[in-house]
Amino acid sequence: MLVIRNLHKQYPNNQQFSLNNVNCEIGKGEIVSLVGASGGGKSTLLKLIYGMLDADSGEILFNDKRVYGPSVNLLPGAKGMHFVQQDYNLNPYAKVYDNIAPVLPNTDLEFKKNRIHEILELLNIFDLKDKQAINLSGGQQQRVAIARALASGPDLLLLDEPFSNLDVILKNHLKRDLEALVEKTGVSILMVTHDSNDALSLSHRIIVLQNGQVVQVGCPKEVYNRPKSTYVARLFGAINILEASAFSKVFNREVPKSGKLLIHPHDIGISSVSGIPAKILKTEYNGSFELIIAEVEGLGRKLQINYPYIGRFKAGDHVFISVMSFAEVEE
Ligand SMILES: Nc1ncnc2c1ncn2[C@@H]1O[C@H](COP(=O)(O)OP(=O)(O)OP(=O)(O)O)[C@@H](O)[C@H]1O
Repeated sequence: MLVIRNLHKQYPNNQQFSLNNVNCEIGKGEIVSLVGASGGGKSTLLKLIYGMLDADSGEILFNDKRVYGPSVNLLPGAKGMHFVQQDYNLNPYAKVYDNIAPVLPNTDLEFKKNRIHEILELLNIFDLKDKQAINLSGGQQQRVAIARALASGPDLLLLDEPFSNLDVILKNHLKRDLEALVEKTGVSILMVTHDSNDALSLSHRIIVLQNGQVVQVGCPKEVYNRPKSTYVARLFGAINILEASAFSKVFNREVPKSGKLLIHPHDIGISSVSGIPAKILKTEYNGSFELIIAEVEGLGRKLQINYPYIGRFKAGDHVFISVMSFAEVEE
């Protein structure tokens, strides 16, 4: 459905950044997240896919047809592709209903009305249908923009930070709705997100961009458990990166002699009876777990540990720790 081959893009007025040899594919009914540090090129890639920018070289194929930038196609957006940008691009003075209506044909007005109502219900904004967009909150405007994109029954939705303005309850609601929609209609979604939890919980695959290059593509478990580099690992929350040599010495475990090891905070256990001696420096309440910062002699780094039993240990306690699992990771 979407195929990107050897895509290059450099902004004429910016020699520091270039999108470099990007290759990827998105299949029907796939949810793919595009993640990476700020300035990595995520929005640039979405704009190229939507035909808002000209690529320097390479090609984008959508449903087997080439997508061109503004030098060929003045109006961006191939048929069947919708882009919900961060500014939502709504008509502020038009009612919610009238912001959505133009994307549907007027050939069957009854169908059109029912379709808009269905989408408004789906996104929990039916009650807002007669309000002007300008009088809505950021989160409500975001849902109107998504509703408009969904109304025409697209094959591919490009979403730039789709949950950024939603509270946790609405976000979870919309995530479940998007999943159901993908299952029901076979629409594909490519979304940019800064929230690693959203990328891990919603995506079938994750594409990681670093300085304009795709550095890893994989399913959420793969990217989380076997990140290609410390850059990728750090995108998915607090982690411990240790020198393999120090770890091997302190924990008496067989690991490669050099290089780095990744240990997730939930892969470290704490006990008051057995393990490697450690001192707790700090505890931080996090709701379902406590983040414990501990020091182990000879390790060269403090450890971050997610501990499920709130309040059992406190700063200053001498405990024992054990590492359940770790992975080699490149710098
Ligand atoms: N129109 C432009 N002209 C010149 N440089 C640009 C332009 N738009 C973006 N850039 C630069 O290109 C690089 C990639 O920007 P882009 O917006 O694609 O990154 P991003 O990964 O989406 O970042 P963020 O997560 O902060 O939104 C950045 O260095 C940015 O400053």
